[in-house]
Formats: sequence, C-alpha cells, structure tokens
Amino acid sequence: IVGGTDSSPGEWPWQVSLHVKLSRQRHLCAGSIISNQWILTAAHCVVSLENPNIWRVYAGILKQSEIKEETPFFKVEEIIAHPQYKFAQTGYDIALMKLDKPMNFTDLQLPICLPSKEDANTLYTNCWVTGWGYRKERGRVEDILQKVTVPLMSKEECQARYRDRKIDDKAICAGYEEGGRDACKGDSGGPLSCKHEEVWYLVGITSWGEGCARPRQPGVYTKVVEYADWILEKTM
Ligand SMILES: O=C1CSc2cc(C(=O)N[C@@H](Cc3ccccc3)C(=O)NCCc3cc(Cl)ccc3-n3cnnn3)ccc2N1
Repeated sequence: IVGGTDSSPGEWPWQVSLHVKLSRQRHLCAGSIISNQWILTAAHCVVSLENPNIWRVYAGILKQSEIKEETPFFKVEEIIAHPQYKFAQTGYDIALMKLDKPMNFTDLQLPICLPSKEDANTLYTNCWVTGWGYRKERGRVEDILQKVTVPLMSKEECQARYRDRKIDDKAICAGYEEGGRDACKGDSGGPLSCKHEEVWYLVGITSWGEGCARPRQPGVYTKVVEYADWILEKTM
C-alpha cells in the first residue's frame, strides 16, 4: 500500500495473508473471508500455483512478524479460479479458496459482506484498500497491515486513464488524480472494502494498475457484485 497508515488489531478482520510454501515460505497475496470456509482472492494469485497443498491461509493477524513456524494456519482443500480468467488486465480476476475445515469466527477473524445485486448501483463514498504490499514500486512486503482510503471513479474516467486497455463493466477503478495513494505489489487478491450505512462490503478485489500510485493511473479492482451469481454457485 502506497501512502497508507498502520491498521489496528481487528480493524480489517476479513483480511487474510496467503502464503505459498515451496522451497521457502512467503506472503504472496491477500484474500478476504466471505464465510467460515471460503476465501475470495484474485485468479492471478493462483494460476500456475493451483496445488492446494502449497498454500497457507493466515487469518486474524496484523503483522507478518506474527507468523512463525508454530503460528496456526488454515489449509486449503480446493482452489477455484474463474474459468474465463486469462490475464488480470482482461478481467475475470477472481478465485475462491475452500478451507479444509470451517474457521471459528473471533473478533480478529470475521467475514465481510458481499454486495448484493440489488445494491449494484449504490454509490460508495467510504472505501479503503488494505494490505502488506510494497509502499513503493520497488519495495518489499511490509510487516504491519496498511490501510489507505481511495475514491471510486466512473468506468468512463478509468477508461480515459487506460486508453490502450478495455476497462469493462466487471472492473472498478479507484485512486487519486494526483496519485500518491494506491495498492502495490503484495496487495493483490485483497479487499477494496466500502462502509455503507454502518456495514462493510467487499466491493473490489485488488487486481492491477500501471505502476503504483502514479498520477492519473488508478488501481483496477475486480467488481465483486458482478460475480455474485458465480460466487454463490461455487460456494453453496
Ligand atoms: O516476498 C515477496 C517479495 S516479491 C512479491 C511480489 C508480489 C507481487 O508482485 N504481487 C503482484 C501480483 C502477483 C501475485 C502473484 C504472482 C505474480 C504477481 C501484485 O500484488 N500486484 C499488484 C498490482 C496492482 C494492483 C493495483 Cl489495484 C494497483 C497497482 C498495482 N501494481 C502495479 N505495479 N505493482 N503493483 C507479491 C508478493 C511478493 N512477496
């Protein structure tokens, strides 16, 4: 996260850190708890890493330094990437991870609400992107979970910023004209969370951008409400 500040314990209880353990273990992506057995993340995180056994899901953590050999994690039983996914920039950048057993909810690990299709035209004015990603384009994974507020922008304005790409209705963009605050490497798969009438909704999944926090180059997020049917079909 570029231009953010430290989060507090329990501030984003749906945020999880997704680690991959090959020869060594590292945080690769983030995800969001949407039920006691399902995590929503980005398809680009799991492509070519589809073996569920290499993933470790850490919930209820604020700092990466809380993660040690003995720190408990959830194993992944199943990974479902959207079948139409090819590249983040061409959409369908969404995937589900089924945990091997249901998690107990605590103050530090709770689900976020999925927006419902009736709310598809809600104007969200209080949105935050969170993560342990880089603070600048050439950076490193951060220890303390960062948060930054970003304004949503219209598809038309976003398309004008990315003239050489097709920004479709299943994407949502957020960022500042002047740049300076954005997601960055290590934040992908994580939530774009919006508070509306005292309830938090998972409006977006951190997907791609041209650099991090550059002027007139907003972050592009998978628009979760557009995949409500797919999520319900796969998780019910
Ligand atoms: O220990 C380490 C050090 S190296 C490292 C790199 C990445 C990474 O590139 N992640 C990519 C995505 C990715 C994930 C898995 C495999 C390959 C790529 C990312 O977050 N990408 C974020 C994409 C992005 C989204 C928005 Cl909304 C705005 C700006 C950007 N960025 C544009 N340029 N950088 N970020 C993630 C974890 C890492 N862990």
